[in-house]
Amino acid sequence: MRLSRVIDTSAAVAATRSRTTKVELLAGTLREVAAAEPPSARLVAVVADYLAGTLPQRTVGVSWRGLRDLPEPAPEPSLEVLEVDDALTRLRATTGSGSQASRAAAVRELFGRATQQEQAWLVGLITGELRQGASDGVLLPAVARAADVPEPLVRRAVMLAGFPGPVAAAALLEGAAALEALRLEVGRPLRPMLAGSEPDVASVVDGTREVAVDTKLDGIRLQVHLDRDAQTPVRLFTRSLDEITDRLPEVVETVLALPARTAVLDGEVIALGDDGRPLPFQVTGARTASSADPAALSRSTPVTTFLFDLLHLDGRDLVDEAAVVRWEALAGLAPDLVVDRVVTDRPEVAQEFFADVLARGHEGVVVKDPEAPYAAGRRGAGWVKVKPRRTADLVVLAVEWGSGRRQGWLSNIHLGARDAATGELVMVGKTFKGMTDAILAWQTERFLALETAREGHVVHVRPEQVVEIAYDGVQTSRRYPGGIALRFARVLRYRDDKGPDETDTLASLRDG
Ligand SMILES: Nc1ncnc2c1ncn2[C@@H]1O[C@H](COP(=O)(O)OP(=O)(O)OP(=O)(O)O)[C@@H](O)[C@H]1O
Repeated sequence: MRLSRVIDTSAAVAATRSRTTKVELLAGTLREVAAAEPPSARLVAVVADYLAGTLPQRTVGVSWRGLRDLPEPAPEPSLEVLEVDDALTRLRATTGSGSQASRAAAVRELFGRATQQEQAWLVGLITGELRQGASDGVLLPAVARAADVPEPLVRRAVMLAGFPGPVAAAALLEGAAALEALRLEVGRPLRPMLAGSEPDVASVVDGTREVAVDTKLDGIRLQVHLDRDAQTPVRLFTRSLDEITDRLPEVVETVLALPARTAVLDGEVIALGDDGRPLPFQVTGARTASSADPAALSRSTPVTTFLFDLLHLDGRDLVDEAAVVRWEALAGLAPDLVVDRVVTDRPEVAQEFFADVLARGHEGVVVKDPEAPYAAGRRGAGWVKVKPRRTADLVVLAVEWGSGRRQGWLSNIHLGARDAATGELVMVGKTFKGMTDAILAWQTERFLALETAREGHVVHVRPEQVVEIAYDGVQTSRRYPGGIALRFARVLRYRDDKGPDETDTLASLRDG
């Protein structure tokens, strides 16, 4: 299959807002690739990954900089999907051992054969900035439809396999039986279970049933695979399934001390101060982002391992067991590493625990259903997080034209707070979260009316519109002039009852 075929489908999927049409378009291309002669599981898997906007290689170690000076594009499309996949695999191989020159040559060779549209798409794919990949919400139903297998089976297989590519290949070329036969494999990351969210503890702990209330640590999610017979006995994966084993030697050591031959564990690692209180999130974040020597970092800023789930132990898969069964097994295996939790059906006990967790400097709680199996991929009622919500009133300074589904709409807004000392408005973050279609339509019109200047896709506006934002906290920032940035800002509503001089200040944000 030609790469241009995949890109065309991908563009058509991004261009329509109808979910049904998206699923049909994707299913059509998947059927087509499954019918290729001779049938190729690898081809199906790569096409499915490309439709999702992801690299089968996960990363090829080339950044924006390495893609700056591209050769003249080819006039006609000729690239085949598997050729591209081979080229990217070779490119990846040059990053470890090869020289800069051989990498540049590999980039030139591939991009010289790509049309302009293919070049742009490949840059997006390689840098992870491709905005038009199909989400699970449409890709998995499309796989189910094209293969004529039940969608829950596809979902479960993707949870266990981690990525949709190989699951699409199994579904399309071998059918339902191949999906049913798929098992958790120690050493292969699976999709992490995610939490739903509620504004307060009372909404989840209502006195009708017993739940576990877990401390929610603001660190890094870690999936731990232990297999003493493997060449690398301990492997660590992030929430997005990137392997970071080499970065956290002290975690590897902790896991090696557990009394198990094989295990798959779920948890969080976090840097704590001498007083046992969590250090700011960036300190933990820097441990996985930094390219400095991991051994030195593990001495200067060690992270502590906390565990909250056990998915496999010594040959036994536990994903389908009720949570209580998994917790008991975890308590038997690693009693000292289990995250602090209380099991209760009493709202006041849960409330008190929540208050205590916050007083100890943590982020909030995750309320867990003792009967729920480990279900990845979807945010459900099995886990519900509760965090104290902070809100602020800020001024919109500029807004960016949207892409993909938001093409033609002004989407990402730049948020400003007042610096009380100078009276100036200072940018503290951006967000495109929390916007309904109605808000998008309204703000597009509103901000075009306030437009003062344009710079690329950024429209600068008169700073008049106040917006109420919810956010999870502030972090120090070198990018923004006020030195702080909001974490996870999302729009609650536009406020016309406040003027720009009544908004939050840098100081009020800093003090929470
Ligand atoms: N005890 C815990 N149980 C489950 N998750 C926990 C716990 N402590 C911390 N976490 C973190 O909270 C996250 C659960 O929330 P969610 O599934 O919404 O992930 P998220 O989108 O990364 O959210 P957030 O940014 O709020 O952490 C997990 O990914 C994990 O990193």
